[in-house]
Amino acid sequence: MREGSIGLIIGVSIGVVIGLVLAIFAFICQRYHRKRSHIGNSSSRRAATIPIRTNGADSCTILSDSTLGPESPIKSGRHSMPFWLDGLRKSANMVPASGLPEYAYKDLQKATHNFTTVIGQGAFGPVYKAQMSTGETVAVKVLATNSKQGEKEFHTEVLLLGRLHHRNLVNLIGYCAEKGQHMLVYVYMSKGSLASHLYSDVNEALCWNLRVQIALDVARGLEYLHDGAVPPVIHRDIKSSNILLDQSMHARVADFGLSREEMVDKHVAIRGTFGYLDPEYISSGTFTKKSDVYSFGVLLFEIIAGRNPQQGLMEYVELAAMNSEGNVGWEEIVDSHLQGNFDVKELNEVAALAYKCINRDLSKRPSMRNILQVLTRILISRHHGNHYKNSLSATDEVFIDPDQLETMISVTDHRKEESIDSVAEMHDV
Ligand SMILES: Nc1ncnc2c1ncn2[C@@H]1O[C@H](COP(=O)(O)OP(=O)(O)OP(=O)(O)O)[C@@H](O)[C@H]1O
Repeated sequence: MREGSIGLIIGVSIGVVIGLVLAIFAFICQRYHRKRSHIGNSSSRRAATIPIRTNGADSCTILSDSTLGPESPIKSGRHSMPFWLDGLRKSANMVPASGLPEYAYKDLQKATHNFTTVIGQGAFGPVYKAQMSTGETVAVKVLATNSKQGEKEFHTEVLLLGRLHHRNLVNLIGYCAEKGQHMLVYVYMSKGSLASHLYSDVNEALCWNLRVQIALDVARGLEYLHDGAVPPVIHRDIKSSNILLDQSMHARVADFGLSREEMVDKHVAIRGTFGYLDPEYISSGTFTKKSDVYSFGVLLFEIIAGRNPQQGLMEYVELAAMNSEGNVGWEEIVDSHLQGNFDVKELNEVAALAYKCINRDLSKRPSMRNILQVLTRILISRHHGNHYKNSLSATDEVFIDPDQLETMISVTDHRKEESIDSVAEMHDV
């Protein structure tokens, strides 16, 4: 009898243990199945939100050659990773797949001669020139490891820029998240920043035609962010050091460190650069597309005057505008480096546009699309003479397709030799 009850107890215990093991196994299987279907859903959601330019004036969704080329080594096949390892990467705060290639640390280390080829220093860390083994040159921004803001920046930039491609943006072409380091890999802009051309004695002064062309390039990049990207993107830090120039002196908007997808009615801490900041944003705390327009207006005046907004540019502008209401008489603020070589009418048109951008009343500021149209019209006028201009000046809101403009006008004097390359670049990003 005693032996029988011992046997019964042992039997029941074994049964309970087996039952428990089976239950745990079933639970794990169920979680695994749920997780996999979640991954499937979220990746299809991601695909659905990739912006396809449908409503902007200047569309371009083609990936750059760099993105697709051999120097785009996807270091690890993340999607082929076992589920448990995938979970480990997530818990370690790794960057989610963004469609951009992940560069190997050792390749970037080699390409930058062990991180000795510094070309600049930004708020979030140094920038290096990297010569990849395939011959491709890229810029590598290494985020400071102790910067919390840099960490956040990294996640924002990879996710955001992985979806944004335009020939007037400094496109992100990859990233590296290894050995506790976060790096962003960008297209390399060999002629440096617009600021370095406006203020350095080393670089030759920019001629008037090139200044207007650069303004148009920047307007295109911003118009794409505001009206082409889905959802829209506000840059938040438009300034001359964030406008970079390529070998052919085409300008691209850089540094999306402060970019954010549009947030309606949400107040955030004051960000941006003194001198370019919209006074309305400072008083209300709300940053809108029109705040970018304000900064763009300041940038236009900076391009015209060759003066730093942090050193009294806007006071100078307000003085010049006092008697003319901003429409004429802007000759007095023009950069002396131009030595009088500019078209007065064109100057007044560009300055009048800039003055509208800095209007205290947000509703009176033009949109980036309006700005793009006005600059486009100015360039068309330049290349087709006054007769054409007069027929257009009847309306400010005439729509001109910038792609059509590309075929209508040749590039500016400085770029004439590169006009053939420019046509090829129209299809680049
Ligand atoms: N893609 C690039 N190609 C060539 N040079 C670059 C590139 N990106 C950055 N640089 C250089 O590195 C410098 C630092 O760039 P970064 O964007 O980190 O900071 P910043 O815009 O100058 O300053 P902040 O971070 O305060 O806005 C730039 O001024 C530029 O000279």
